[in-house]
Amino acid sequence: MARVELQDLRKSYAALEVLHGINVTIEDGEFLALVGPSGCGKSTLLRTIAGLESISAGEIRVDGRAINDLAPRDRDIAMVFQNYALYPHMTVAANMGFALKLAGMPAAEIDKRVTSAAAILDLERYLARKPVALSGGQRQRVAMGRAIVRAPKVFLFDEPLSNLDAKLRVSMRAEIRDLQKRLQTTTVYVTHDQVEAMTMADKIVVLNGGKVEQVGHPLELYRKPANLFVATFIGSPQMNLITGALAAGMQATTIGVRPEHLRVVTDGGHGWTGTVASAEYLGSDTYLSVDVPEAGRLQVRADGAVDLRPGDRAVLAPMIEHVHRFDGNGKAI
Ligand SMILES: Nc1ncnc2c1ncn2[C@@H]1O[C@H](COP(=O)(O)OP(=O)(O)OP(=O)(O)O)[C@@H](O)[C@H]1O
Repeated sequence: MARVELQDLRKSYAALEVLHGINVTIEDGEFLALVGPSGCGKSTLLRTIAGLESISAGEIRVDGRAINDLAPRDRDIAMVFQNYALYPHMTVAANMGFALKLAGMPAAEIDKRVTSAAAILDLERYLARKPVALSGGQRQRVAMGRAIVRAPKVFLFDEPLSNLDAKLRVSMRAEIRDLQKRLQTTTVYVTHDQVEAMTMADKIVVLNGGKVEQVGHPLELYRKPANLFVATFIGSPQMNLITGALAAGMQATTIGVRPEHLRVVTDGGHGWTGTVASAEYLGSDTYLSVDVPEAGRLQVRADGAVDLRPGDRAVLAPMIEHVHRFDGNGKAI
């Protein structure tokens, strides 16, 4: 187990700085997700922790000790890649034990660790197979097995599920999450998928353009986004943003209302009046797009019992206690 501290971390490629002073602490045993749009620096940050990239300034500490200048193999950190990077000519067992063999560990000890990791990952039946004879999910588990056998202080995951189909991705999320909780190994997990981050992480770091926008528990980011970027990045469908007179009436430049916080008024009460542009009926919920003249097109997550059709008039009442207010700089008020 380990506590990881990133302090004033900067990274430049030639004259181009891509990480602009990152300050984040990952507590002992914590599962931290790094999210952000493509190109924001997630992979670069992860690779600096692994030691695959040098840093230009700042410090990386594990349990208080600076590791900036240590070679990757001396950091006691194991990384699981998106493309698994399995050796095709080796069996599952050989793939899992390879790093230990390189490190000169006795064969009997390697065997013991591989067997134990295979049991944890439900891979016992596949130990003699080559990667080509495995499913995508099984390959992903072998890649994790390779990290587990090393019993590292820290796990790093770089978009490990992005090559899997949607259904498998959902089940693997839970598997990785359960495994991490069982092993209690400090983990940094990179994804561009905010739902993955929300469902897996103890703590989320939202990165944008090489800077940290916000750090917090998934629900904290959802309920109290610090700015417009986080407000619109976290949550699906996205938060509705409204400017103009409706916002000014609440002393804000922009107000934000999540789709589930717009109530469809059916009892003749007051609200914002608009016309239903489209409707998706999921049974439990109905997703509506409603054109409201003074607010624009609003996304609404209504109860499945609401039966509105395109062209119908809809009255929407925002739940005032859930309305977010932002100033002219996009900062939450
Ligand atoms: N070796 C390199 N030389 C120059 N620029 C680089 C290099 N590697 C990455 N970059 C730049 O650094 C920035 C961050 O890249 P990075 O791969 O960390 O982003 P990311 O958030 O992981 O993106 P994605 O989600 O698309 O993988 C990008 O602007 C990228 O073009």
